[in-house]
Amino acid sequence: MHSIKGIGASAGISIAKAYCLEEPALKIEKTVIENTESELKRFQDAVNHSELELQKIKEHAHQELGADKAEIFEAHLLVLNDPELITPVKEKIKNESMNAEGAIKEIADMFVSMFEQMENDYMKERAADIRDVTKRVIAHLLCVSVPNLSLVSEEVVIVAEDLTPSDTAQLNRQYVKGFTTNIGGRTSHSAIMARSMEIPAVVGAKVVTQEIENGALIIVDGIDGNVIVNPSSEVVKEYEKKKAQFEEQKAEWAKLVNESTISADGYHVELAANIGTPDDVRGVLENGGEGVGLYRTEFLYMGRNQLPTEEEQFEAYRTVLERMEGKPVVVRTLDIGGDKELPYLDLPKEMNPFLGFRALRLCLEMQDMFRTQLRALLRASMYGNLKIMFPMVATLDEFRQAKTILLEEKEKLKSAGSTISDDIEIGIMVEIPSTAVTADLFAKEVDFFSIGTNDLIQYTMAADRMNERVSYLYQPYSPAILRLVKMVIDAAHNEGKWVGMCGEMAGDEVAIPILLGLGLDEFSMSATTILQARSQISKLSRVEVSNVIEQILNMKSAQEVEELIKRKFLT
Ligand SMILES: C=C(OP(=O)(O)O)C(=O)O
Ligand SMILES: [Mg+2]
Repeated sequence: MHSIKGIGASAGISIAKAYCLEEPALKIEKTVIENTESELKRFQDAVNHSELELQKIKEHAHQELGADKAEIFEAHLLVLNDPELITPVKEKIKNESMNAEGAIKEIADMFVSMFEQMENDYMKERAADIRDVTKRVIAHLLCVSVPNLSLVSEEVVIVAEDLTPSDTAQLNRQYVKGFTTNIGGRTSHSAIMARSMEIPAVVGAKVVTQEIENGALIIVDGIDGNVIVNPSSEVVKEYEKKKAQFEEQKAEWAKLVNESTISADGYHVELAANIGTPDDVRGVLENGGEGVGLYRTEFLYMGRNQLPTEEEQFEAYRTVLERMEGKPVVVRTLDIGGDKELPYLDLPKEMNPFLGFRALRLCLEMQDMFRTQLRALLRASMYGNLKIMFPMVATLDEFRQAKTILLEEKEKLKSAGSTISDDIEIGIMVEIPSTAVTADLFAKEVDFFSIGTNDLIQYTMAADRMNERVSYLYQPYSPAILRLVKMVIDAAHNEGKWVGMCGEMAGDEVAIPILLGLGLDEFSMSATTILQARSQISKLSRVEVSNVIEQILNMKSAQEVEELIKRKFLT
């Protein structure tokens, strides 16, 4: 027996035999061909064949996983028919007499490495889509069959290098009890699919394909991110118990879906969700979200060749507002730059993109683009409870400029006869230390704050949020961060304003008691964490936590804070 550490991507325990998914051996040789016409036809046949297969997988995904997950395959079909991918392949065949498999591999590799270099999860997923689609076409060109997981007919745990979206969509929940992969992270496609299918999964476990043999008994512990190979009967018993406890806990959380979030001593807070697309609203409602605390609008602008039109944006905002049926929806204006690039804006490369021309800074200069987004938002305001939030605000003057532009667009729309809500709250993200320490000044002018700890921590500790080597400095429980959070909450409350948090910290079980004790009004997190957080808060007494806040703020390290919280408030 031995265990392999990975990343828990979907909570739960599964115990079953390993099914090692063999990657099809695609040996690609680049050759010179003589008859380019017949090679072009061979390529087109492989594309057509792949299209038929993808249509079938899409239907299966639609039945098993619902319409929004099936959309991944709509995206794959678009990739398959994308002239930006297909035309250069045909040109290579025609102009360089290259064989079809060589040509598609070369073009796909170029796109994949371009997208993967972008420090951005969304673009990395686009790279995964291209890899998945081209692998299928190449398999057809080489007459190699792509494994079909829908044929699994006994209870197994899948062990694979990685699971592509098409692999996961073919999984049959009746038999596939869990999976583990060498690569991937919490936000990779396979991880997202596992969570929505409620299949326990451990990803990024590096060596599972080398160390696990087909048919071996394994335990996938998606709660703690462990894979246990050939467990003894005692260990199996231990995990069966852990599994039963988890199921019990889940059933308890599920009861809270229509409840409001109230602490043991009767204090109410709001639990909202972070979303990236209108489709994400379904998950928010299924998990009992009381609102959307952060709608990251940049996804509307990414993975395309030009800016989205006002109409396209209006449709997206309206859809979210309507689907949320009057619950609050905080829409953040474009937060591009840093790790999120828009190639079509053609901005010059910067030495320090995280400290550079990004988010509101860029919007205040590229005003046409900004005004288009604001108009779309204002027009959508009649369809629900809209709140508008500006990202990366560093000075009061930036906030005032942005607000002036918003009010100008509102007046213009009104004079042109549009009806715009008069109750739109206008707030800011607090994610730059200068804004946190002068929150008292901002609080007089904004309607609300939402603390963006993902950036606030990186800017306060001067530690890149994506750099593994300095990740030890990325300390949400550091007294430095907690003091800033307290300053922001107190400043807002002194002016009678509400304050939320939409960084990852808001859903962190160690941070939750502290934030409750500090008086945070709204916690915005990934939808799947909401019920767990609601259950946790219902057992906490706000007064009890607030009694130790003074002590916490004077501790010498993040570790001391964590230990105290675990000892006193986590069971
Ligand atoms: C929520 C935040 O925004 P993003 O992660 O999109 O930068 C943050 O900075 O905390
Ligand atoms: Mg941010």
